[in-house]
Amino acid sequence: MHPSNTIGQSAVEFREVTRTFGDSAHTVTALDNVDFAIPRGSIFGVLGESGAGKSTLLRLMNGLDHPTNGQVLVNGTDLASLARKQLNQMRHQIGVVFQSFNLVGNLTVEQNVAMPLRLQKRKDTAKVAAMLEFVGLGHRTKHYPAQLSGGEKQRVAIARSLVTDPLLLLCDEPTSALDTHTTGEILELLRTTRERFGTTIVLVTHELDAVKAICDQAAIFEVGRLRDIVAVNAVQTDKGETYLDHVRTVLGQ
Ligand SMILES: Nc1ncnc2c1ncn2[C@@H]1O[C@H](COP(=O)(O)OP(=O)(O)OP(=O)(O)O)[C@@H](O)[C@H]1O
Repeated sequence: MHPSNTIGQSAVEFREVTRTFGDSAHTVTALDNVDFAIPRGSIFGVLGESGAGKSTLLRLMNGLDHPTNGQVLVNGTDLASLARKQLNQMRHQIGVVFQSFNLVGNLTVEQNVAMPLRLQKRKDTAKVAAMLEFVGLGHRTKHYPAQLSGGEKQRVAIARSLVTDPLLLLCDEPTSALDTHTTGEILELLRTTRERFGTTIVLVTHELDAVKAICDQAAIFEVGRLRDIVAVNAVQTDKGETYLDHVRTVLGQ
């Protein structure tokens, strides 16, 4: 599946989004007039060096922050137009996976996975068990995070992010703390997640190999600007010195 980057049926749309910080004396432009769409059901990479605006982009997609100008639409809804309760409901449809796993140390694996349901005052033991089976940890339900490897912790975090059936899964450097073999396993799990549940996945990473392994497309950011959106695995045509050229080359553009 290699969807084109067209507006319409998009999981996420950035419409001329600018996000600045600071005051008139000293303004930092974290995102500068960014305009793109993430097709539903795609695995979409976001690449950029430190300071490119990746974290800001994720916070806008997650409704934790709003643009200074422009709109961020998730599933066709402008997040800034939502009242707090509606925004919370929308955020329940957005899963997040972090580099550092962010598990609760004094809760068991199954209690960690049940956490998003508890926050919605729901209980669904069968769903928790099914998600742990899905990530291959059906035999670790009573363990605590400290008893798990890094890859297992990330599997728990992925199960936790999926337990509420999110339409959108935001992954913030999900494999950066893992070795190469484990990275491959986690990327494979993300690919299976898309296949099984149709989840749109956004993969923010500095690891080009990760993008090449599972993404359909990748957006390349440089100091707040969207420089290009490349289709991954396209034929290599270019070589060069700059970061943008380097990304294009490794991804086969
Ligand atoms: N709350 C804030 N206040 C002031 N400046 C900010 C704030 N958040 C981000 N910035 C600035 O916006 C720019 C983009 O930051 P952002 O964290 O989005 O980049 P990034 O690509 O995620 O970087 P990294 O890979 O280092 O996390 C940077 O110059 C940063 O200093």
